[in-house]
Amino acid sequence: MPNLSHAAITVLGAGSWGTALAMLLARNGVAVRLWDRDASHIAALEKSRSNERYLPGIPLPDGISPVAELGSALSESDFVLVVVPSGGFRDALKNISALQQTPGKLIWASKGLEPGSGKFLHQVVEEEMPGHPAYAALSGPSFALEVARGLPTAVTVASPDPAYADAVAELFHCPTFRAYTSTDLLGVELGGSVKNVLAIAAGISDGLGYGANARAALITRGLAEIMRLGAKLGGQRETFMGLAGVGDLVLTCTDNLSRNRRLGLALGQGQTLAAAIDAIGQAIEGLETAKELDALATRHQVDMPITAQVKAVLYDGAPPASAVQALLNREAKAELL
Ligand SMILES: NC(=O)C1=CN([C@@H]2O[C@H](COP(=O)(O)OP(=O)(O)OC[C@H]3O[C@@H](n4cnc5c(N)ncnc54)[C@H](OP(=O)(O)O)[C@@H]3O)[C@@H](O)[C@H]2O)C=CC1
Ligand SMILES: O=C(CO)COP(=O)(O)O
Repeated sequence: MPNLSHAAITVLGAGSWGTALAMLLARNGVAVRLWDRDASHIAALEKSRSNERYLPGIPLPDGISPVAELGSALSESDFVLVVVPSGGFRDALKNISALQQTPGKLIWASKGLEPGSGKFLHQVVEEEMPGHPAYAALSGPSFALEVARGLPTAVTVASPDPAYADAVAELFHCPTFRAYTSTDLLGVELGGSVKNVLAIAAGISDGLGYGANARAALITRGLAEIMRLGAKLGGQRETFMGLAGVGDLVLTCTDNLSRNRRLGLALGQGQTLAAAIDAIGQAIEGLETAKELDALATRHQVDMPITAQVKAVLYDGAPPASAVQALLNREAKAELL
């Protein structure tokens, strides 16, 4: 294991994923300050030394210091890891910029397109922190609960700067958490964003009782949607065959730890959208991303029929069964188009 005893990192967002990554980093010997917008949540973390709201019953390692004041959380940090939902990502960067004279080394583990603008998170970074010297995204098949429990996981750390990707991967890498590196930041972000929308589709199909064949078809044709958009926007084809592509797609479409899949399941079983969102009670990135992704695909003239149907169910009142029928009734065509 690398000797990281001198590294210090600030994690913004003490939800399930921010806390799980903070636990991993602390177990690796990194000094972690964990901040959240909700000061009472931070006080509760400190008091119980666990995150009873998002990861109940799993103790926080000693190396984690919950901090309520952002300025103190950021002072003398070597790295800042942003893990708030994509809807709060831009504000998080603005808050960092307001407090840090010299931009520190940035990492994010949020997955989604910015609600409202449809931008990738690296584009938000370029707008809010122009000329930022070092940034990377962490993505891949990784449920927070399993990482918090120390179960084996593999992810991708992507940065345009390969040396920075290596440095970030070294912080996270350990025998139970393999961090691979990539320079295809756009491809990695795209895979992590689109899979959330496709997991809603898989959940809908399963909720309707359409079976394993339909699920496998949705995953495979969903991957075709990721690859078509990726080819248009400049992602590398190989990225979509890797952890941040097919890896996360399969995980999220097939396991009920996924909040996006659970949203689809509930809709397929006849629950209302509002009731399903309420019952899940955590970030469901595919909800906003479905709308932004559908608009992005239309702007770039990329055919993404599964995405379009998920958007129709979530925003246009399309009944889940009609959405699946609309996909099945499409004209026959060659598979590899
Ligand atoms: N959970 C997982 O397994 C994984 C999650 N991710 C990604 O990580 C990101 C965070 O998700 P996750 O931790 O799971 O979500 P959770 O719902 O578990 O927690 C979200 C956290 O972010 C806070 N938050 C919500 N909105 C904002 C905002 N606008 N500004 C600042 N803070 C905010 C919440 O605070 P409050 O409690 O006050 O609402 C909470 O602390 C998402 O992009 C998700 O896709 C990626 C991989 C795995
Ligand atoms: O991104 C994730 C696993 O890699 C978590 O998926 P959900 O947000 O659907 O729970």
